[in-house]
Amino acid sequence: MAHYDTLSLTVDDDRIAQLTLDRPEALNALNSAMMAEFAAALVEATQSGARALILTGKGRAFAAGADIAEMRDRTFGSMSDANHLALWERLADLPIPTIGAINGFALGGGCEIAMMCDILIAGESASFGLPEITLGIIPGIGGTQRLTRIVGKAQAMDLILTGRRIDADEARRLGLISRVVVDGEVVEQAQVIARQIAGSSARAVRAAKECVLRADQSSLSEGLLFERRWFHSLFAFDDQTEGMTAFLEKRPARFADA
Ligand SMILES: CCC/C=C/C(=O)SCCNC(=O)CCNC(=O)[C@H](O)C(C)(C)COP(=O)([O-])OP(=O)([O-])OC[C@H]1O[C@@H](n2cnc3c(N)ncnc32)[C@H](O)[C@@H]1OP(=O)([O-])[O-]
Repeated sequence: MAHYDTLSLTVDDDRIAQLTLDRPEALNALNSAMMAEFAAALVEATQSGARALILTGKGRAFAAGADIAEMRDRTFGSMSDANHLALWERLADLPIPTIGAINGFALGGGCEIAMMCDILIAGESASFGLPEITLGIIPGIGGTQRLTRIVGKAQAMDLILTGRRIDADEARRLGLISRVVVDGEVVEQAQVIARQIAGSSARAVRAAKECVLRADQSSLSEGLLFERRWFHSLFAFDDQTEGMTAFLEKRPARFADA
């Protein structure tokens, strides 16, 4: 693995990649160096053949937002000329499943990155929020769009216009995250989920991910057709025969690429 200054990347023998944001002295605030390294690490993780990626933060935060010290003196020109922030979106485009393991604060850009993950689990004392409004700005990496799709207009307006923070239980009730686990076990639980995914048929996992994402981006009829076509396609591969034969023979499936 390459060396990174603002994060670390590991890929274990089960082909689970773990990307850890690593600026704990600034609560993993997202700066330009981290954004560039983040994009490079996603490429490296994908090229390593990883089957799932866990994203977490070192210390007492997942990420407390974009780096305010770095952002303060930016201008419209320096932001828009370089299409600043676009690289973060690469997380949402990753072909393998991504699991956000949220420890502590997930605020501003940190919350926005969390919402790009496919599965989100959080420790009991994690907190979420989009406080950008208190700084005279708004979310810039999908926060208004993703939050509104997840929780609906009224809740999204409440959270974005007040910038208030919510705890893990409220985040689960609203649908932002799927599981709340004991603090200190977040990464371990994410690894359990990742290993389960890595043991499944890679093609079926990819098909399922694409279909779920399509539900957000298409009409119901287009989504249904897309799902049906993917379903048909999976019968072209050995994984389907193996999965069904294993069930009938009462043994665990051995998928070729797992
Ligand atoms: C990307 C697209 C658009 C997104 C925009 C945004 O995300 S806007 C941002 C939206 N996010 C926010 O508005 C949240 C801003 N953060 C907070 O409100 C508080 O830090 C806290 C409530 C998370 C924790 O309070 P606490 O009393 O427990 O801890 P503490 O406050 O003592 O922090 C420890 C150290 O970390 C530092 N640091 C922390 N965050 C940032 C940051 N974003 N930046 C830079 N530095 C940051 C903090 O300065 C301090 O450094 P020092 O002085 O030791 O050199």
